[in-house]
Amino acid sequence: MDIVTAQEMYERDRVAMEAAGLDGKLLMENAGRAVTYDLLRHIQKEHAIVVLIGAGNNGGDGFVIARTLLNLGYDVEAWQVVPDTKITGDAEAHKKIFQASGHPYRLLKSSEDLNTSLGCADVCIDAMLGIGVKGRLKEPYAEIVRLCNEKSFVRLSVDLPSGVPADEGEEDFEAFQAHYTSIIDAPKQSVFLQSTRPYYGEWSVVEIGLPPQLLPDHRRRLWGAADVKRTLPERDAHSHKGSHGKGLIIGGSRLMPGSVAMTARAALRSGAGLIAVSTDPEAIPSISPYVQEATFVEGKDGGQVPVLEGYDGIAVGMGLGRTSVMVTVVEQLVHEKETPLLVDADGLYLIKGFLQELEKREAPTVLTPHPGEFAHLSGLSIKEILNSPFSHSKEFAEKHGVYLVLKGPSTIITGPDGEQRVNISGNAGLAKGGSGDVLSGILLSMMMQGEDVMNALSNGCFLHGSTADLLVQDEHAKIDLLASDVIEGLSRTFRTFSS
Ligand SMILES: NC(=O)C1=CN([C@@H]2O[C@H](COP(=O)(O)OP(=O)(O)OC[C@H]3O[C@@H](n4cnc5c(N)ncnc54)[C@H](O)[C@@H]3O)[C@@H](O)[C@H]2O)[C@H](O)CC1
Ligand SMILES: [K+]
Repeated sequence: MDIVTAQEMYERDRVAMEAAGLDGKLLMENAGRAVTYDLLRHIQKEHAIVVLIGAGNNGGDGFVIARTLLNLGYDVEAWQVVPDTKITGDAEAHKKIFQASGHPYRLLKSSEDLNTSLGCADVCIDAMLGIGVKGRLKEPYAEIVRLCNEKSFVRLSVDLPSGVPADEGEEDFEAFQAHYTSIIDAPKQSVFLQSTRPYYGEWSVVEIGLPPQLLPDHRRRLWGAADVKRTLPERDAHSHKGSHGKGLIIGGSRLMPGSVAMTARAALRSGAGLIAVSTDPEAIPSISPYVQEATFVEGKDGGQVPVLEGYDGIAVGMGLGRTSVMVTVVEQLVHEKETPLLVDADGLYLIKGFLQELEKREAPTVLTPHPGEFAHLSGLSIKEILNSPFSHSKEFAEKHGVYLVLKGPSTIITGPDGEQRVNISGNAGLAKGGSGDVLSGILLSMMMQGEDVMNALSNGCFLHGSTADLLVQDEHAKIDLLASDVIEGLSRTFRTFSS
């Protein structure tokens, strides 16, 4: 499913109308009807419904929605919150159809009248502003949104909650707080930002007849279950342990043995053929009982850096510590150009000094920072990153020729060519120590079992989050879920998503 900016959405409309001969009024009818049938899940027959209609085509959708609900026998009051002069184009055409269908509408004269009506409503459908919003809400929208947000009725938004910007990068806004949003054709970037995501409430996407094969490829998409099932590698019945990748994991220390142990176990549980661990010898006695299938390797000539050749993937960083000795380890890994390399946790702090070397590596380099680690790597503030995660990720990945997994409630996976995918599986149960170590193990394993790195990373993130989702559905609550539970839960997830 594509993720779009407002501009890209307008472009999709234009292409659909020019190339497929669809016209705006038809698209508005399709959108209004599709949204109506999507919203019916949240509306009871006896509910008193208010539809708030704004000045643009989002308002036009509102006229179609109000008409459709009235045709279905629902109790609807349609409120046009702007003067008639503001209703133009396709929206005006649908207002005429609404009126010609014999339906009345209320014209906002004072907020008191509207407030009385809102006071009697069970459901409020917000068709005031969509992707055309610019800047903070002007009156009367700001006042109306404040009135709605303090009411106890069900708040349903059309395309996006009024006031929420469609694109990343806007931080000054106020918006309608929807319980549920019916998104038209494609989710906008603001669905995936920490600042704007809460205003959508639950959401789903309705199809309105735009021909996917004619639409431009924005190279930014949501990665879902169907994509995983389509791309998860099959295990060949005649395969042997060598055919599913031999991985090396460098990390752990005497005081932090657990993280590298979880990475190793997660990698094996995700199908890696062989895993070798290079760690502080004093940590081995506490790692080995937890992951008996792993072997251990010592540094070359008794030093810290193990032999790096002969592996299908290397992961470094978890529990590594940030001593100068470890800088040498990371430096040698950067210069070993042939093996796919995943860098996480402490490794991300140590690799900062070698960023300009990364694009010279022939094999893929994968960095897996959370926003704080990305701030350190990029020199951006966490606030800047959270405000514009798509563009900052893309700029960094293209500049350094790396794959970047920017972790969060919506994890953005970016390739060195700028392609982006978003994973939204997972839940707050993952916001605990060790989750990142487990993810690194899964990603290393996926990278070694398939040719396409973007698929490997996208599937790994999806499986990690989905395992947490499956676990909190029945066996656990978010509060008690441990990273190690996710490792043990992977087998159920693989059974669910492997064809
Ligand atoms: N294929 C599709 O996606 C379709 C989408 N539809 C709907 O159309 C809207 C986008 O319509 P547009 O007219 O471009 O913009 P809006 O409806 O969001 O309204 C713009 C309107 O609002 C005024 N405005 C802008 N900023 C502010 C502000 N800060 N305060 C107050 N007023 C503001 C501006 O002056 C304009 O008058 C999309 O979201 C879908 O809902 C089509 O219906 C079908 C196809
Ligand atoms: K809206």
